[in-house]
Amino acid sequence: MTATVEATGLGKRYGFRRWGLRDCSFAVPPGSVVALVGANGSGKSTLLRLVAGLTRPSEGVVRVGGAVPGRARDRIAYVGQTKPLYDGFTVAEMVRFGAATNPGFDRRGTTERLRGLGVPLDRSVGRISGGQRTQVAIALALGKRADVVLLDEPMADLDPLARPALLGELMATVEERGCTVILSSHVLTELTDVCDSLLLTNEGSLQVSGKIDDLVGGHRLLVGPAEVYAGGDRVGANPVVSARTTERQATVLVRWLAEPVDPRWAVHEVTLSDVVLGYLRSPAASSAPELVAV
Ligand SMILES: Nc1ncnc2c1ncn2[C@@H]1O[C@H](COP(=O)(O)OP(=O)(O)OP(=O)(O)O)[C@@H](O)[C@H]1O
Repeated sequence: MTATVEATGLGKRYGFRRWGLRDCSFAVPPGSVVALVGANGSGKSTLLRLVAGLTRPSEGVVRVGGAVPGRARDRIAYVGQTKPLYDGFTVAEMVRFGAATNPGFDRRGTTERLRGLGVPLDRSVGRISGGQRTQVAIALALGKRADVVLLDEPMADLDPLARPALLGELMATVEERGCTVILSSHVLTELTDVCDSLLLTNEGSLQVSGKIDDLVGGHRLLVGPAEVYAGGDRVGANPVVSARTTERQATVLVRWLAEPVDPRWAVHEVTLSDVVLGYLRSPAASSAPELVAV
């Protein structure tokens, strides 16, 4: 069975005043592969830890398959930025440990996967490389056969060949099991091919959420001579997300509603990177209401 991940008004406060995340609401349907992006310190890890049940919300609620994460532990696999491995165990012992502590664990598949990746099964975890530790942690998470897989910057220390291989593996896992994957990353280009949905955190808020196709199709870059844009929150009917101007030229990311009346604007389709960078530059900009539900 697969699970929806649903958050309503979710927030986490650290200490008395510092909010790591506030007022975060979204619903991720089963079988989604979600890219979680945002600047450093914007709340991505906090969000993943809340969904994983590793930290409790200070406000609001998150549910995985209708249950609070603490009651859905068997259904959730999480790999954080620090990998939860025992340095004194060999890789093979770590796999055995995973099998012993998780009902339904795919021991054979996990072992085969690590062997295929060239990870030395008989070496202690404390003596393998950082990238290999990541491979072990991810293999253990996938071996758990969880409904929801949460990966916090899984590709950060993987080499250029291992990164697409991991993404391919995630896609195959999703197709085979219909599980939901939420992965945070700073490398947007790698996410475009595998992720169908986006969550974007900015300064502790969820600024954008939606299907990537809708987000890309729902925005345009308008480029025109500098004098055609005097500032303002719309170009024609189109709400401005962010704008950059030089002495000669204005480049404006807009939510796309209609062709601008002024013919000096050239209209360009956008990439996911254009959309993400545009919102990151403008924390106050909101995405269209119709784009909010993932
Ligand atoms: N344990 C903690 N105690 C106090 N503040 C924290 C703690 N964890 C995170 N924060 C703060 O909460 C905010 C969000 O942090 P978080 O780690 O969720 O960001 P992030 O988007 O994952 O960042 P990065 O991309 O750098 O990993 C930051 O301001 C951070 O300093």
